[in-house]
Parts: sequence; structure tokens; C-alpha cells
Amino acid sequence: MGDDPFTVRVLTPRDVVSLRRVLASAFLTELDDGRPERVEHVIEFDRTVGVFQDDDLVGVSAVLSREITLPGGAVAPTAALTTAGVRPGYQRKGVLNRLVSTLVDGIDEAFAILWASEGAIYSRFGCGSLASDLLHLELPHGAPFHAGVDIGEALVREVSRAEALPVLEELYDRVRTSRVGWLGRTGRSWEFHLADDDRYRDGLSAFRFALHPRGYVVYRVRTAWDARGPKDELHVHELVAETDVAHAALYRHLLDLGLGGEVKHYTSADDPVVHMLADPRSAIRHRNDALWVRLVHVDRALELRHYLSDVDAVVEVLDPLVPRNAGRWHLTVEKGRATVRRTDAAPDATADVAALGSAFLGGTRLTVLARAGRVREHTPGTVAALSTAFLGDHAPHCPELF
Ligand SMILES: CC(=O)SCCNC(=O)CCNC(=O)[C@H](O)C(C)(C)COP(=O)(O)OP(=O)(O)OC[C@H]1O[C@@H](n2cnc3c(N)ncnc32)[C@H](O)[C@@H]1OP(=O)(O)O
Repeated sequence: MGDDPFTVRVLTPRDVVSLRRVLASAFLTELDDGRPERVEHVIEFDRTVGVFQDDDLVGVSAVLSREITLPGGAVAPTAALTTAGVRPGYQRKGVLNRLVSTLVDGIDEAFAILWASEGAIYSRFGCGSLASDLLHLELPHGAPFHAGVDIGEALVREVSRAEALPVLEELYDRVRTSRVGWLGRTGRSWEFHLADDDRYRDGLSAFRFALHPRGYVVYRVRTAWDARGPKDELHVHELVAETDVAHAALYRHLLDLGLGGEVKHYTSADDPVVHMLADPRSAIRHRNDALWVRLVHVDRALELRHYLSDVDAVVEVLDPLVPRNAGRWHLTVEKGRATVRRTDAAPDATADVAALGSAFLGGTRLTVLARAGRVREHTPGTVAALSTAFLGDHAPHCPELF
């Protein structure tokens, strides 16, 4: 211990300038001391940990207190892990290991979520990948819908940011409890989500806002022109609809905008728009991994969500980082609700905690994880039964980066 060059402590608002410096150097962005970083809208200093060498801050990582909608519509608190950054020169010396173990020890929420900057980092911490997916859609300008799609009569109006914001907050809050993976937002998380200074635009326009009585879309424009005319791209930041008609009308609005061009949207894996197109192949689709899930208190986490079918199984959990999770758990699901108790009984299946994280939101099937060697079956039929129970009735989707 005496030779450890690093000390770890919780940050305070007095550390904010050092925090900006670490983040700019770790994320290879320009340091602008005059302007706060977007993350400062949401940072909770008592949940932000720093690693110091002498008095120098060399690495940080933060937890945000958020809520998330789970399969079956339950809304649960979750620890959103973010802002992990280590200054070049101090990387690969165990700084992140220190940060993660300090944060995981302090997390009272049953599970944590994160977006990973690189796919190879977080499995070792027991985080399950592909807990939710994003579908990147590219839709051609003017792409027609098939005749059965109802876009209703209501107008979609382009409005100012000031007019839009209160409507967005109200609509989003009504819709989020029916969408697995959507996060609760406070005023501060809205400021983070819609931060719009030129550092966050990537050469695109400021946000534009279009309102329907039952939905909204926020998007940016990349302006382009060639000899045949306009080639603008519309980049959707968020499309929220309470009804199928509003969903169709908002897409129609974007697809038919004068001077508009291709519509690009990172949306849910099961966005019905693909099935609304007269020519479904006109949509170019790419899948990306989105949320990772870390079950921090495995028994409490598994009891939070609802399940699609009943099941009764003993699951042995492997979790070298969090010993309280490891061992055998008796999972009983009746009428969709689970109870999870310690047991000495022989296991019907063995899963590493990351595999359970991947399946937790209903996005990745346990049968697929078994084929990938992440889950082992001891009693025939158990994995298929668990796999069906863990599914949700729609694809999990997190519409925001944090
Ligand atoms: C949730 C988020 O905030 S995602 C954002 C992550 N941040 C970034 O991408 C910014 C740029 N990168 C960095 O700041 C740092 O390199 C970090 C935060 C990714 C890693 O921090 P480090 O202090 O270098 O990691 P540390 O040395 O503690 O390594 C921890 C483990 O992860 C592994 N690891 C670290 N970085 C990587 C990587 N880029 N790819 C694969 N494995 C990695 C190490 O080998 C080590 O594994 P081990 O314990 O099994 O030996």
C-alpha cells in the first residue's frame, strides 16, 4: 500500500477546473476553460470519484442518479456510470480499476447502466453488453408509406426552442414509462440532453423542434448542395410519440420537408417505421450496441422487473468482482413477478453476472448467450424457459447518451 502512487477521493465543486482538464485530455477534445462542460449540468459531486497523484487529478468517473423503465413498465432507480476518463500518460496503470471498484462499492441502486466508448473495456467489470441496441436508419427523402399508414389530420408545426421545451418535458414524461430503457429526466438532464452550443453540433445546424399534438421531433440539418439541387441530411436527435398516428405523422413531416434530404435516426431496434415504408428495402439499417447493464445487487435487481412467463429455477451466478452476488439463487416467477432467494440446491443453470446484465432489459436472449458459452445449462429446458421469461414485448431502447 505504501508504494501506491495514487489516492482516491470524492470530488467537490472546487475540483471543477481539474475535472474539465482531465476530461478534455482523456477524450481528446479542446479545453475551453471559459465554458463549462455539458456534463457539469448533471454531475453529482458526491458521486464523482477522482484518482490523484500527489495533488494532481489524473482520472475521474461519475455516477448519475437516474430512473429507467424496465420490462413490464416498472420504473426503477439506476446508477448511470459516466465520464470515466484518465489522462494520457496515466492510462493502463490501474486508474480505472480503482475508480470502478470505489464506485461499485458505493452503489445502492440494484443495477448500473453505461454507454461504453470501446467494446473491450467493461466486460471485465461484470457489465453485460447489448442490453439494448440502437438501429441506425437512413430513410430516403420522400420515401412513401404503404396505403394502410394513418398520419391523421393534425398539423406538425415547427416551433422555437422556447416554445418547444415545456411541451417536450411533459410529453416525454408521459411516454417514457411505456418504453423499456427510457430514462427519467430532471430539468438538469434536459439541459444536458439538449445542450446546443457549437461544440456539440458536429458541423450541423442548431436543434430544430417540430410539435404534433401527441408527439415531437428534435433534429439537426446538415446542409449540402450539388448540381442536381439540395442534398441536405436531417439528423434526428429524438422522436417521441404517444400514438402510432403521431409517430407516422412526425416521420412523414421529416421525409417530406422542402429542401430536406435523407433522414438519419438512431432509433429503437423495432421502430415500426421500417414496416410503414412502401419499399422497406429503401431504409438502410445498421445495428449498434447501446446500453450495458451491471447487476450490482443481483437478487434485488431481478425482483424489480416483470417477466413474460412463469419460471422456477436455481441459477448459479459467477461474479468475481462482487462476491455478495456470487452463488446459487432460487428464482421463482409467478404471474410475472419474481422472488429471488439464496439456496444450497443444485443449480439448473450457471450464468456469469454479465450475461444476466445483457438479458436484463429483455434485449438479448439467454438461449443465444448459452450458445455463446456465457450461460451453461444443467437441467434440460431451463435456459429456454428462462430465456422466454426474460423477454419483453418490445425491444429495449435508450434514446439518450449520458
Ligand atoms: C462509461 C464511460 O464513461 S465510457 C468512457 C471511457 N473513457 C474513454 O474512452 C476516454 C479515453 N480513455 C481513458 O480515459 C482510459 O483509457 C480508460 C478510462 C478507458 C481506461 O482507464 P485506465 O486507467 O487506462 O484503465 P486501467 O489501467 O485501470 O485498466 C483497467 C482494465 O481495463 C483494461 N483496459 C483499459 N483500457 C482498455 C481499452 N481501451 N481496451 C481494452 N481494455 C482496456 C486494462 O487492460 C485493465 O484490464 P485488467 O485489469 O484485466 O488488466
